[in-house]
Amino acid sequence: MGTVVDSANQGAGSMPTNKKVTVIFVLGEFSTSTSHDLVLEMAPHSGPGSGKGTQCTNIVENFGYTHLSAGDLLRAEIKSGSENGTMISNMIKEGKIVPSEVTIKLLQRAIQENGNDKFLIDGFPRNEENRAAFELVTGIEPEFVLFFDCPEEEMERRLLGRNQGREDDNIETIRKRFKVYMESSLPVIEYYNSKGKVRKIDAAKPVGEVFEAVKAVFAPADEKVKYTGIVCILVLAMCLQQDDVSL
Ligand SMILES: Nc1ncnc2c1ncn2[C@@H]1O[C@H](COP(=O)(O)OP(=O)(O)OP(=O)(O)O)[C@@H](O)[C@H]1O
Ligand SMILES: O=c1ccn([C@@H]2O[C@H](COP(=O)(O)O)[C@@H](O)[C@H]2O)c(=O)[nH]1
Repeated sequence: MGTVVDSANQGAGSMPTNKKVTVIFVLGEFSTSTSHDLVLEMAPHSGPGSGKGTQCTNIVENFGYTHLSAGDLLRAEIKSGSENGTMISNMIKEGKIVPSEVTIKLLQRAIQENGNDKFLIDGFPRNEENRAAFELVTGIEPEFVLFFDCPEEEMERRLLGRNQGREDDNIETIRKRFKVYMESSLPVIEYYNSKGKVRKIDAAKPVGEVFEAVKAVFAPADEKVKYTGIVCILVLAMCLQQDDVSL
């Protein structure tokens, strides 16, 4: 599907394997007001609780992707007793962004250790530095960015009802995350929007309806992969036939 970057061709610091991967970033935070055009159009209604994780589960089941939640990887790192655990835990409690090298190392390891070649990276990149460092280190550019759009009141209701024991599912941290989003995450969305890579989804609807919209984004891309595969097979068959004739 789409952009498949051979990370082995990306020079120093790239993934130390020849693995070719397709990556889709799944992003969304929330805001209330801003002077940014893009934010007025999109971000006032997109954020934590917009259902990114829920829809990623559906995409995994239907389109064969592997879901990598940057937040989940960081939370697992805390639980593992890593030397970075306390620092990560404090950052999450404050809604702050963990240093790029820590998150990228976790994502890189998860990609390398997984047999799949198609990944949904959920909740990353969170700022321009995350984005630039990820591209530099891994040589991977996303195929597109899936962006979930949901009214703030609904997101707040969902988050406060999520009840998964997350320390940041409280109104105080949610507001801090909002501030961080406005200052840091928005430029990432703008960057990808300027490249025509943002696919906006209305996430305020029930889960099933949201997934119908998600499918509309993924199905054509899936068709493209199948079509490319069929063309390759036909070309190969024609080449083999020509070889037979010349023999
Ligand atoms: N379309 C929906 N309608 C109603 N509730 C939903 C919908 N999608 C998700 N939820 C519920 O809202 C809560 C948050 O969803 P989810 O964890 O998928 O959001 P998220 O965007 O991944 O959040 P975060 O970025 O904070 O991890 C969950 O309890 C989930 O069951
Ligand atoms: O790339 C990332 C992703 C997450 N964080 C920190 O984790 C929390 C929770 O993130 P979720 O995506 O909602 O699971 C986030 O507020 C950040 O503090 C991060 O630093 N970098």
